[in-house]
Amino acid sequence: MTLNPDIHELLARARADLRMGLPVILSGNESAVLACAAETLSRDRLGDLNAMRVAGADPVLAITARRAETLKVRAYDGDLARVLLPADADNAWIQAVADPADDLSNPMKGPLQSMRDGGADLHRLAIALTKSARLLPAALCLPVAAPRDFAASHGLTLIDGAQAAPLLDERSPLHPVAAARLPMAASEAGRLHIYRPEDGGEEHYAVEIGRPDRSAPVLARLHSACFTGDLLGSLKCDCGPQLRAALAQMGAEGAGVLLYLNQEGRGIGLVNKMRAYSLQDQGFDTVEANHRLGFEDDERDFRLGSDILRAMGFSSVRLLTNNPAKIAMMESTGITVTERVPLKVGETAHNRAYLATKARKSGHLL
Ligand SMILES: Nc1nc2c(ncn2[C@@H]2O[C@H](COP(=O)(O)OP(=O)(O)OP(=O)(O)O)[C@@H](O)[C@H]2O)c(=O)[nH]1
Ligand SMILES: [Zn+2]
Repeated sequence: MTLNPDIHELLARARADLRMGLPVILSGNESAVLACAAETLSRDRLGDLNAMRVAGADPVLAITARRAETLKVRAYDGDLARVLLPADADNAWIQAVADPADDLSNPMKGPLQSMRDGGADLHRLAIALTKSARLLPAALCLPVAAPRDFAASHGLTLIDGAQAAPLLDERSPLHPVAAARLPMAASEAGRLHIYRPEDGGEEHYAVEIGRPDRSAPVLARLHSACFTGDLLGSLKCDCGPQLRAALAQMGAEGAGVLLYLNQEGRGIGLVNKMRAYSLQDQGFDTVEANHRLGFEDDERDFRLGSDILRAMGFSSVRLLTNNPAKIAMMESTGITVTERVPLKVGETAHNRAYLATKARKSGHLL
């Protein structure tokens, strides 16, 4: 019997550590690195790390190939680049490489050199952890010897890279934790169910309207959280009107299920979405802004939508969406989409270009 945390719990702990600015230790077969999220690395901690550095153990800043493209850095590792730190690199240098906010006003960050030799698996893991912590996808990585002793003596979380890597593409099982009746404007016969993942991550919600027949296709929507659109009535996107129209249609039909998935900003989190909006104010479109930050166009994992539908007893849907990726995911995870129900509401002068970009670059159906 042991009370030791398993790899899932260690990964959850590592995410929390990185968000606080604490380093984590990632160990591989032949090497190990100390990894810090670029975004939360404090001046003091960088000073401590520099003081601890041993000769030959040079730090690198791991960034995604998307960010590297903007910075004109060679990504020798395919999906990422390990940027070498100049001798005088300080916090401002690290922030400027990680964060595109000042790219236009301060374009000369380089020329930046990236590492070609050695493995990048641990750096890839570090970036994946910063992404899942909803931080900028950039990590300062410093080689360490004797990782187990190092982690123990500094009280740091130690992650075994070989155990962690296959889990990064997995999603944590979700369990229903509470549900209650919720009369709503769209329907008095509403019920809100909360699902909680095992890994300490964000909860997701299912709004059930009426008592949909489990043996027939249910009118369903996978709605990704959009604080600005859903709550503030932002005119930059169509989320708020889509949310209300979907609920209204379910109310009118007397049955349906709306999954409210906490995947703010297409999975990059609200902080990064606001960074993307700020880049959009500089003239970049929604896809370019994600790429300059180092993200893919869409970082969501829609499969958790089918996990919840299945847990609720549904196996086929009439899906309210304009996004073919949602339909493809449903089909690939064994939920039949018998019909796509278009959801075209909320076009404004402010979001016309955004919707056109989604149609042109992300394949959204018009
Ligand atoms: N990164 C980023 N996310 C955005 C932006 N505008 C809106 N979002 C997010 O995009 C998501 C919108 O998701 P959905 O409503 O599921 O829309 P969709 O993928 O277009 O699919 P359908 O509405 O089903 O057609 C929400 O998570 C928003 O927060 C943006 O400019 N950048
Ligand atoms: Zn929105």
